[in-house]
Amino acid sequence: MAQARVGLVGWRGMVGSVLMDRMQAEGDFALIEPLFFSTSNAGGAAPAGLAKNETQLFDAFDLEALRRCDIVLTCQGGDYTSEVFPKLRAAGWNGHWIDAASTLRMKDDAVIVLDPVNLPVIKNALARGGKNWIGGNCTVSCMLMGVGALYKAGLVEWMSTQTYQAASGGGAQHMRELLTQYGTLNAEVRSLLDDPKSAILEIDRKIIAKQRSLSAAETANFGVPLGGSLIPWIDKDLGNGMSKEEWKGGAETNKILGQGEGFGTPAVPVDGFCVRIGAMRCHSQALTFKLKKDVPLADLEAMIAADNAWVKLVPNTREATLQDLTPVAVTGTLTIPVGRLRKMAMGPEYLGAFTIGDQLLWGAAEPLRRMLRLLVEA
Ligand SMILES: NC(=O)C1=CN([C@@H]2O[C@H](COP(=O)(O)OP(=O)(O)OC[C@H]3O[C@@H](n4cnc5c(N)ncnc54)[C@H](OP(=O)(O)O)[C@@H]3O)[C@@H](O)[C@H]2O)C=CC1
Ligand SMILES: N[C@@H](CC(=O)OP(=O)(O)O)C(=O)O
Repeated sequence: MAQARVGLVGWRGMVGSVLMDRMQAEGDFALIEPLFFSTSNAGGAAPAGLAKNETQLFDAFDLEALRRCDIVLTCQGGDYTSEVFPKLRAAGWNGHWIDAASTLRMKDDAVIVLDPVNLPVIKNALARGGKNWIGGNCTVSCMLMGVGALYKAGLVEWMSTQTYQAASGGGAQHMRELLTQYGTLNAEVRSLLDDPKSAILEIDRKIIAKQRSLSAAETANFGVPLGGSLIPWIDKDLGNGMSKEEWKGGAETNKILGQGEGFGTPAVPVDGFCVRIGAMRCHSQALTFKLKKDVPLADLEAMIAADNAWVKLVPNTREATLQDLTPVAVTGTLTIPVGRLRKMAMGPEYLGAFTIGDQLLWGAAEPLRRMLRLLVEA
């Protein structure tokens, strides 16, 4: 498809901005004719330096303008998708829809795209005329970029994941709120911190008192303090003891891999707890695998290291872990470190691992960018 007309919706949001940066870095704009859409500024100027022939912003709800596009790529969010996608298809538009939102992920005619892990699933759907390409849940995508090799090798009997998810998963306002809370807490005890002789339990008492009395405005997004605390619930309550984020772990992992319900093969059980912590934009997770057989640790390490260009095996030492296996080390990079790999006390088929990914890159923007590239280069 030469110079496909690509409608970009949600390009100035947090995920969209990361996507624009990556598209520029990879020279993607040279391959497309971009049409920039807006829900708030139709008729305004499209971003200078990125726009080519179409220099005005189109109304993101204008079906006629959207129908001109061969491909629509949206990071605008689930409400936008729910509102516009069905109307656009009902209007007879047959282009490719690439989407960061979860709305369409589990639909039968949608593929969850993560091409370093599931290129065969994507190619199969393309050959069958597939048109709906949806980015996966950030935690799931980052996890599979790290340890997808074990699934591809058919080695996983089940996996349990305990996540440590960053504030950015909730959106830009959540990141601001976290930092505001940290600032408030620091201000509360600054003079005591400046005095090396002050009593730590006095500092601790003042901090917990402040956390418990944060104003409604200071906890408007998370609902409770996150700075200096954690929240072991992410996304909706499914009413069966599970959070929706935990449900996605099993449902999306299997769908990405092209197995389980709808594929005629058994799903691999994936379950655990999803926890919000006070990191900025990297999701981390501790994984426990029950493997189908005892495989030497060195073989497992080699398999993981060779799986894709972004995975980085971190030696299971204190020094390497502190250096390379933290959100601070990973933020802003496409590197997916996998470390703390060891056989667990339960037996030789039990493998432990820890992995981290930037949830705005591999967790959101990058799979969409790569899907766009697959389409325009097809
Ligand atoms: N946050 C995340 O971690 C992830 C998000 N997603 C999906 O991506 C969607 C978008 O998320 P995210 O990028 O965080 O959302 P944002 O809130 O950052 O952006 C969404 C839209 O809000 C509008 N907007 C209003 N005020 C501003 C402002 N001050 N700066 C920038 N944009 C503004 C823009 O629309 P307009 O230009 O039309 O006014 C923008 O496209 C989510 O709803 C979700 O479906 C997926 C994976 C991870
Ligand atoms: N739920 C994720 C972020 C996200 O947007 O997920 P999803 O794309 O599955 O709605 C988090 O809060 O960390």
